[in-house]
Amino acid sequence: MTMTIKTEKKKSDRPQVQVQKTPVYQTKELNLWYGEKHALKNIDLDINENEVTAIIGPSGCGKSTYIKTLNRMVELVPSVKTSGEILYRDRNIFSSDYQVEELRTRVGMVFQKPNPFPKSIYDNIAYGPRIHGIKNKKILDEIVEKSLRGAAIWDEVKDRLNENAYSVSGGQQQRVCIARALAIEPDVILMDEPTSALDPISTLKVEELVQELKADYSIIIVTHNMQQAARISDRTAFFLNGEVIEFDETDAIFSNPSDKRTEDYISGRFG
Ligand SMILES: Nc1ncnc2c1ncn2[C@@H]1O[C@H](COP(=O)(O)OP(=O)(O)OP(=O)(O)O)[C@@H](O)[C@H]1O
Repeated sequence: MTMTIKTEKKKSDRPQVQVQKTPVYQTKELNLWYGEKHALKNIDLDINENEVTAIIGPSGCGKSTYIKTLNRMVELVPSVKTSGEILYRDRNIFSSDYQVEELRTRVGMVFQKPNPFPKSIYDNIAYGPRIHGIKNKKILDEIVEKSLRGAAIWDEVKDRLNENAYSVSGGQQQRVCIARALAIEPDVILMDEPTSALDPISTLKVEELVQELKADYSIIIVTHNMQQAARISDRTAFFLNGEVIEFDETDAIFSNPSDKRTEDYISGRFG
């Protein structure tokens, strides 16, 4: 549900209309340890639906750990401990009765390096729907086409659906992986540096795609590329040493950061 409220802004006497967004994730006092290593410290972040949220910060500050916590993938590391809460659509994903499988069907993930399965393009996309019990060829054909169109790659691969996904370029493979994520009709897409292995033209295509996808999905993207965060995100969180130093609208973070450490990082003084 999206609610419209009227607020008074300091710079003008005229009332400004602001849209209050619905959070898809609410992170409350999240702490995470890998053994003794305290990797996330008291994280409080709300992620809004139908927005692109960028996570920036220097190497080792906890960006990947944070987004892998959102789909509980981080639990695959045996020594991990957490405290605090992450609410996904108002339910705590850490509570003992929460079904992690449900989360995995609602939250898709795209990784740094394109990682298609060593199967045909068609079978990559049909994989998730088949696991969910869809066997009808006509329905699978429709899902494959819709997902590849959604990932802006249909025209490039429609005559190559039976070829191995590794036979297309790296940039195309990444969009096939995005299509694979779309095929399960997720609510949220997590992206961990999805363009860092891509050339500039493929990067631009993925950036344009992210902009289009936010109409239907909520997107959280980890990026080392600050221009990318500035170009494509609505909100940006700056992480440093496992803490969120600043979280705000992207324009504010890049034009008028309130913390000196954010300013130093975005102006390239460290990291
Ligand atoms: N499996 C693990 N076991 C122990 N420590 C880990 C593990 N994974 C990450 N860490 C540590 O946790 C901290 C946060 O790592 P994380 O990968 O989340 O950082 P990051 O901001 O994504 O870094 P990068 O930008 O280099 O990918 C780092 O100090 C890292 O060394």
